[in-house]
Formats: sequence, structure tokens, C-alpha cells
Amino acid sequence: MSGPRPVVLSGPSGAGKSTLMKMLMKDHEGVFGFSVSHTTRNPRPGEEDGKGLNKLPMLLGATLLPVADLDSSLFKHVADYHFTTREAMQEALERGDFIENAEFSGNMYGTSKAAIEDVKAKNLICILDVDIQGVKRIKETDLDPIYISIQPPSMEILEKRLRDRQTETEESLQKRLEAARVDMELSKEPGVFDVVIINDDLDRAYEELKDILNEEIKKVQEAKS
Ligand SMILES: Nc1nc2c(ncn2[C@@H]2O[C@H](COP(=O)(O)OP(=O)(O)O)[C@@H](O)[C@H]2O)c(=O)[nH]1
Ligand SMILES: Nc1ncnc2c1ncn2[C@@H]1O[C@H](COP(=O)(O)OP(=O)(O)O)[C@@H](O)[C@H]1O
Repeated sequence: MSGPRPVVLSGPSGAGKSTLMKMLMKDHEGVFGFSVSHTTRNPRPGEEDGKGLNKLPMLLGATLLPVADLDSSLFKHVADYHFTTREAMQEALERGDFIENAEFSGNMYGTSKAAIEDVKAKNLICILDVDIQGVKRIKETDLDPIYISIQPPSMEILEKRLRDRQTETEESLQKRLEAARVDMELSKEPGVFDVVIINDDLDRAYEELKDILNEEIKKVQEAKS
């Protein structure tokens, strides 16, 4: 049995991926599991670390990382990232512990095999939040996810949302806007994404996302009942 299909959420920084994902996980307890990525960027206030799992070099070799303590049915216990160092991440990469990795806005990001395995083991729909480079890398694997791009209505609105979020320095904001221009172009290429959702009105975008995932959601719910 292969279990439910994973879901890749991609799109520019500030497009609304985390917001939509949090809504999904909150409304569907015990259906989704988040693939907790590794990153070398600093944690933002309020962001949750993958609880001790940033001792990565030793732990990543294991088939199943002890991320089971992150109860995906209770969103508040889901980690945002495993915050780590460039050195530790480089070593783990060399060991082949990641299915994909990318450099984004001056930091390293990557999806470990263990992050995916953890969610798979619980028979949940695995959600991956990755940039466009990650999308291209994942296409070279046998993961076979549903590829969804979340796009902002315009660059102007994206910039406003990112500024209002108050998480970025001016430098990091400019890097994100630059990456967003590239992302917006590439996401228009035919065949890259199964669906592109324009996140103008949040509730409408959320309904669209739920509709796309409805079949997979039902499968997981039926398997549980
Ligand atoms: N390739 C790849 N990209 C990732 C991964 N985790 C996060 N990202 C992407 O990195 C970018 C920056 O993420 P983040 O620093 O959390 O900023 P935010 O998207 O503005 O909240 C976003 O486009 C994410 O989708 C990963 O494991 N692999
Ligand atoms: N449809 C929307 N309308 C207005 N603001 C939004 C909308 N969607 C998201 N936001 C806000 O925009 C900011 C960026 O959203 P976020 O989910 O952090 O994006 P991402 O995860 O793609 O970087 C957040 O402050 C969020 O509250």
C-alpha cells in the first residue's frame, strides 16, 4: 500500500502557503502531516524548532527520526523547521539524508528523507512547503505528489503582505521579491504545477485548495473510520 499522495505547496515567499496550510491542518485533525524541513536561517519569534532534532548529523541516519513526538493532529505541536547550521546540514547532505535541498535568500533549506518517512508511517497526507528549486528536484524522485502553486494577486500585494508580516529585514525582503519574480515566471510553465491558486481572498483560496485535496482527504478519513 502506498498511502495517500503527498502534497507540495510552493509559490513565492509571502504568497500565503503557511497560512493556508495551517487552516487545512486545523480543520482536518489527523489527516495531514507536515514535512518538517531543515534550514540554516534564524528562527523567527514564535517559530517552533523540531525539538532537539537539530542535532541532525547523528540522528538523520536513522530511518525514523523521533519526530513522532510532534503530534500532527494538534497543530500547535507541529514544528516549523529543524533549525540547524550550515556545517551540520552540509554533512547530512553528503551522507545523502535529504531528498532535495536548495539555497534560498542566502540560507540552506532541505527536506530530509526522515521528515517524509515520519508522516508516511502515520498514513497521513504529507505536506511539503518548498521553493521552485525544490519542486524541480522532487520531480526527479518517486514521491509523486500533487503539485500546487500558491500565487499572490500581484507583486505589489506580495510586497505589502511581506512588509506587514514584519519578519524580514529590508535585505531579505528584497531577496524574497527577486526570487518571487522568478517563481511567478516559472510557475506559468505548462506541466510544472497541477494547479495554480491565486491567493487574493483568503477564504476563497482556501476553498479552492480544499476542493483539490478533497479526494485524498476523504481517503484518509475513510481509512480511519
Ligand atoms: N527547496 C526547499 N525549499 C524550502 C524548504 N523549506 C522551505 N522552503 C522554501 O524556502 C522559502 C523561504 O521559506 P521561509 O524562510 O520559511 O520564509 P517564508 O516562506 O517567507 O515564510 C519558501 O519559498 C519555502 O517554500 C525545503 O525543505 N526545501
Ligand atoms: N489572502 C490573504 N489576504 C491578506 N493577507 C494574507 C492573505 N494570505 C496570507 N496573508 C498574510 O500574508 C502574509 C504572508 O503569508 P504566509 O502564509 O506567511 O506566506 P508564505 O508561507 O507563503 O511565506 C502573512 O502575514 C499572512 O497573514
